[in-house]
Amino acid sequence: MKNLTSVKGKMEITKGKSKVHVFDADEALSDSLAKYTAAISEKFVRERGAFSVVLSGGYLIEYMKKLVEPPYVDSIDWTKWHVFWLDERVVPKDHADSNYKLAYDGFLSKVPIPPSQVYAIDDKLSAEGAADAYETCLKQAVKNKVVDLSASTGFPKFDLMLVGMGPDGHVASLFPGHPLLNEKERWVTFIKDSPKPPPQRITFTFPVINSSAYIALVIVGAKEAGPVHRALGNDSQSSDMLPIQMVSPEGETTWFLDKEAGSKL
Ligand SMILES: O=C1O[C@H](COP(=O)(O)O)[C@@H](O)[C@H](O)[C@H]1O
Repeated sequence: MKNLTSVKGKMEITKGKSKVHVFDADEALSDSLAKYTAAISEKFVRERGAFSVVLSGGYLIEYMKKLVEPPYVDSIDWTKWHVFWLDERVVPKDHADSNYKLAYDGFLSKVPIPPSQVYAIDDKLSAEGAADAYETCLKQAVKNKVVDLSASTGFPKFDLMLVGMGPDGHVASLFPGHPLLNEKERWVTFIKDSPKPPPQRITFTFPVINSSAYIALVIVGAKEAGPVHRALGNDSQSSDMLPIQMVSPEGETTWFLDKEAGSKL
């Protein structure tokens, strides 16, 4: 591991294009994530008059809590935010498993993002139908210049993706060993046999994830330490790469880890 620095309550590591922050306290992690998100929002609003941001489900939303508190909540131009989902469960929007509901309850209901700029899936459709409809929605967002298009990959280039990880090393609804890891054409696809319930989901594909300008990986918990260590070690040659190891964007990756998730670094 290269370039290790340590300040009170936080360790910082630089590895290639990646910055890794390991926090002793959840409050510090949440505050740092809010500061980082606010700075990237400010940059894109200034440069292109819009900010396209992608949310995951899981514990990410809990760690976004400082963003809806002063000083960040008052400094961000929420009217320029366009919110998308990295993956979504094929359930009604008011269902306990819905990533939309999780984000609405913990984040969206607390900030003045115009509802027309919140791009939830159509929960009346099948998994196939919802993936097709969400891909069409992304194509329209690219056409309207809400989302950039990567000149090098031809896939949408989101300004920021906020990405969580499960203890098995999955990101989005892309699970270890699943054929969807190799999808190279689609922007959005579907899964009907998710090993983590609920089984039916839609998900962004790796070409879209890896076209992002910025990715924040927000990972907490002792069970996550093994996959984090594999991803940040020198294991990129093994044939059974974990999904987290396949996150390799055009832009910058910043890791926000708690001390348990970073315990093997
Ligand atoms: O099922 C999902 O899992 C991952 C990780 O979730 P967590 O509960 O371990 O934080 C999440 O990022 C994804 O959006 C979600 O659908």
